[in-house]
Amino acid sequence: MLRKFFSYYKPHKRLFIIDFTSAVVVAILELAFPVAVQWFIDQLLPSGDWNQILTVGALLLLVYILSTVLQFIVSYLGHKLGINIETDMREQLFTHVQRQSFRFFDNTKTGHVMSRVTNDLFDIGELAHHGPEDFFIAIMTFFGAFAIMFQINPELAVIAVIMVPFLCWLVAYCNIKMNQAWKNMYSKIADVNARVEDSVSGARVVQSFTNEEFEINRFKVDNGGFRLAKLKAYKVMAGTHSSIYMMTRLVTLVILVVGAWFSFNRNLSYGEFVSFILFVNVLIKPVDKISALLELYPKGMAGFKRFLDLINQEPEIKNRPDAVEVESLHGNIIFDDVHFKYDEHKEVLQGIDLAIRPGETVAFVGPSGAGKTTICSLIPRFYDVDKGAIMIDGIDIRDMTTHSLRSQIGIVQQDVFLFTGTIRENIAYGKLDATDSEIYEAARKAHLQDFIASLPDGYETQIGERGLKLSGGQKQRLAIARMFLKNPPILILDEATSALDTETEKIIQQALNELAENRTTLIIAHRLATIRDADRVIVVTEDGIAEDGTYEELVEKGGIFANLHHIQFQQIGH
Ligand SMILES: Nc1ncnc2c1ncn2[C@@H]1O[C@H](COP(=O)(O)OP(=O)(O)OP(=O)(O)O)[C@@H](O)[C@H]1O
Repeated sequence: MLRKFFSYYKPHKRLFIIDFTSAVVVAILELAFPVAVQWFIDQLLPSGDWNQILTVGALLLLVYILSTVLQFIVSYLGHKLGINIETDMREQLFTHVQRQSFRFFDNTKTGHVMSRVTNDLFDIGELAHHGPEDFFIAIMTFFGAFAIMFQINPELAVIAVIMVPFLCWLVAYCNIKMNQAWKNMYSKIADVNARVEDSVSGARVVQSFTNEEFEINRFKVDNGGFRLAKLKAYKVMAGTHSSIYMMTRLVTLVILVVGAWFSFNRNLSYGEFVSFILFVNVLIKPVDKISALLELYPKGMAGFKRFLDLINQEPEIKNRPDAVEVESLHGNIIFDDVHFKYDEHKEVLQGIDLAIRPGETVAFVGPSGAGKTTICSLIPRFYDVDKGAIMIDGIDIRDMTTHSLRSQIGIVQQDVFLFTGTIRENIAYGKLDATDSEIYEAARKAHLQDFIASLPDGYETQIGERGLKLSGGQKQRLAIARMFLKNPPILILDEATSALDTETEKIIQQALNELAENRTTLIIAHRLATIRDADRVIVVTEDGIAEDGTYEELVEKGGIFANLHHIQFQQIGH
């Protein structure tokens, strides 16, 4: 896993080398400073040579400037490295998710993918930046400082180092406490987020039930919980900072007193004494860094593992190596003994045989859950059949590239999904490089032009999140316009279940009829009035295809369809 992690540094090798080298130089300068002070006090001060003192002062100033510039490089380029790696991973993840098959989305929670793309990658980016650099620098400064201290005065060096494990223990203990507190806080903020998301997206339901007070009270509970958790985290943080402060001061104090004793009795010069005090700080700093790493490492690595788990999931539907690019299919669709199941429990389709001629309009009817949508989902290869085959124009769809196959099929879903953006952008989704006149033509064919003309911003009107500002009928017509632009030879219409008013329905039906012209069209029908003009009606039940024929034939046959026909037309008073 570590090797895989480091492979993400490869494209940013140059950045890493500059950042790392700068960090090493900063660490060396940090080690050199106490030595310079010692020399300054012991050699330069007694000489009383002001020229030399000023020259050394100027030199030290240059060193400070260099160190400051390098610090900036380390901080900026280090973060740049982390962000670059994070961005690469995020792009890889998004691309990977885009290529996943329907089954992946059936089984994956949106919130989980969201948290992979945001939180996890943030932690990984932090680790990528701080991990190797801080670890190396901490080890280097710690042992470097100890080696120099040991050279100046071995006994005093050992006394200083003996106290470090206590400090490490304290830091580790505080870290555990802090982690618990932060974890608790994150879970509380997740509650608050979930509550806000629910109430905002469900605002219409809340208001229609006049449950605003109820929602506010529920929110108050979550918000209060978050406040307490955050307060606790800050209390732990304050405790941690002050105890670490106390402990480091204690180490300095011990060295101050023992060092004073050494300077009286054991020939420790004033310069060495001062440099020792300075070195204590250099020695302690890495402890802090390593402790921060101890927190960062498991978090980042756990995130990276979740990232790899996702990245390593192979898309279920893949192109065969010799898959062909198909163009302008005629739409001769054949199901040959098709078996399919979503999961092990139940086979949804058992041996479906079906032949649809090019240009035919076929309506699928039958009880809810019988498998009409499933049959239609297999044609664009959203799922692969378990047994049997589906052929279009004599070619097995698994021998076509999914991209070329799907570009030949248009689907108007029951629940139209629109993207946040303008009407123009949403229509153009059917053909990304569509010209203005193509877009206007599509809108006209979908009987949308009058509606668009009545809007102050026309085609540039924002339709709100998922098209919230549009009515059901307008959304449907927008989806139809999209399909006119895509212009596929095969069309799948999942008919809306919710009844539209008669006028709108008539307009939409007219648009759909025009759309279906000269295409092979499959309609998943719920209302029989809309399929009177279909060439064929296929009745799907849990046992497979039960009836197949023209509308009139099936009514005359007196079977399931005839029954459906009588029920529906009795209900609406025919
Ligand atoms: N993504 C899925 N994962 C698991 N099972 C599914 C999935 N989609 C549908 N099913 C199941 O497969 C069966 C057939 O569903 P399908 O949606 O094809 O029926 P339908 O005839 O189109 O129904 P409706 O008329 O209500 O839209 C049902 O039992 C359903 O619960």
